[in-house]
Amino acid sequence: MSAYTSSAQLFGHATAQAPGKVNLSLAVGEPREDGYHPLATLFLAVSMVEEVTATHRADGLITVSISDASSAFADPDTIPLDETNLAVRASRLLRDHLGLDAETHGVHLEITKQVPVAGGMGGGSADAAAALAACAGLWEAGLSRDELARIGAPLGADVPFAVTGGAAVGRGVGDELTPLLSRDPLHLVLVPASQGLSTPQVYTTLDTLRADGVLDTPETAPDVSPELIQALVAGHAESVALLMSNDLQVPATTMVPELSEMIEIGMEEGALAGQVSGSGPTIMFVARSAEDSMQLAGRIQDRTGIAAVPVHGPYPGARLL
Ligand SMILES: C[C@](O)(CO)[C@H](O)COP(=O)(O)OP(=O)(O)OC[C@H]1O[C@@H](n2ccc(N)nc2=O)[C@H](O)[C@@H]1O
Ligand SMILES: Nc1ncnc2c1ncn2[C@@H]1O[C@H](COP(=O)(O)OP(=O)(O)OP(=O)(O)O)[C@@H](O)[C@H]1O
Repeated sequence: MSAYTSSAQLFGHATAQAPGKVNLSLAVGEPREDGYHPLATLFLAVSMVEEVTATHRADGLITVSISDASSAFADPDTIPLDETNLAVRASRLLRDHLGLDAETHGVHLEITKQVPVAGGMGGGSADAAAALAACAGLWEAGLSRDELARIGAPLGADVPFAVTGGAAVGRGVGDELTPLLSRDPLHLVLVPASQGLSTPQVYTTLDTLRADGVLDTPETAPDVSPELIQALVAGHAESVALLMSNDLQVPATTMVPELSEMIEIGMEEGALAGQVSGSGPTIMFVARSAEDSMQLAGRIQDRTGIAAVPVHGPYPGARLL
């Protein structure tokens, strides 16, 4: 063993964490030829995280398991445990990028999920981001956060933000990020649903509602309100609540009408605002403070029997523990 053998090599494992996200605003344009929609969004990473432990495998295989899945809402059994798993794909991409020998540089990935599956919070993207960080640690890649975000981008539009975390404006398909500083945390309550929603189907429903004239087709390119950015940066929850928006809200509530009822309930219980996160069905409510978020979560839970979770953001992006 050389004097320079690192702890990751010595112990053969590394653990990393990456956050789920909400979209405080999400403006969606007309679909491009590849089916993706141009968008402008205000991302906020929140204190609901995915953890991935990468353990060296000398046989070159990349395998995955999910532990403690009971804490993940929606059905964790729907997550593939084969080579299509986003964490597995992320590790393979990184191994190829580093030019490591695929015969000897295998890894087992153990995912501990908190973020709801197919919940509109980028849970799979966070798994990919945490896997990238854990494997970068295990293989001592010496890559910057920006490089990891670039390597992960082909895996999904939300992956770069799960790597960088914090708060950011996302453009392009959500992968062109402008990070923001913010003063005080925003406190939210998340209400996951028992069934996930398919992101492509929610985007397709938006297209249909626009084609049918139920929703207006935007005449200008999608953008993020500068006032909303200012409100977030200043930590002004009341103004964030007033200015929030999501073009996928109507499609998501058209597909699952109970979501509108849940938003009503949260508002009756004192939330400043409520809307679906990303493509839904997770609903986020804005609270006035940390204490208010805990009380609001308790009231929603008492009234509906559904576990409501107080969280805060911005939260750091993918990092080794
Ligand atoms: C809804 C959001 O979470 C908002 O941040 C994202 O736009 C979705 O990001 P994601 O789940 O990482 O998306 P991907 O896995 O890249 O794409 C899944 C599918 O969603 C649709 N999709 C996604 C992103 C985008 N800007 N336009 C789209 O139309 C496409 O049909 C795509 O095939
Ligand atoms: N490690 C993974 N964790 C979760 N889903 C995965 C994973 N690997 C592949 N998937 C697939 O990705 C799909 C989307 O899951 P995910 O939890 O990321 O949805 P989401 O949070 O709605 O995504 P987004 O908010 O980015 O649209 C799942 O239905 C699942 O089949």
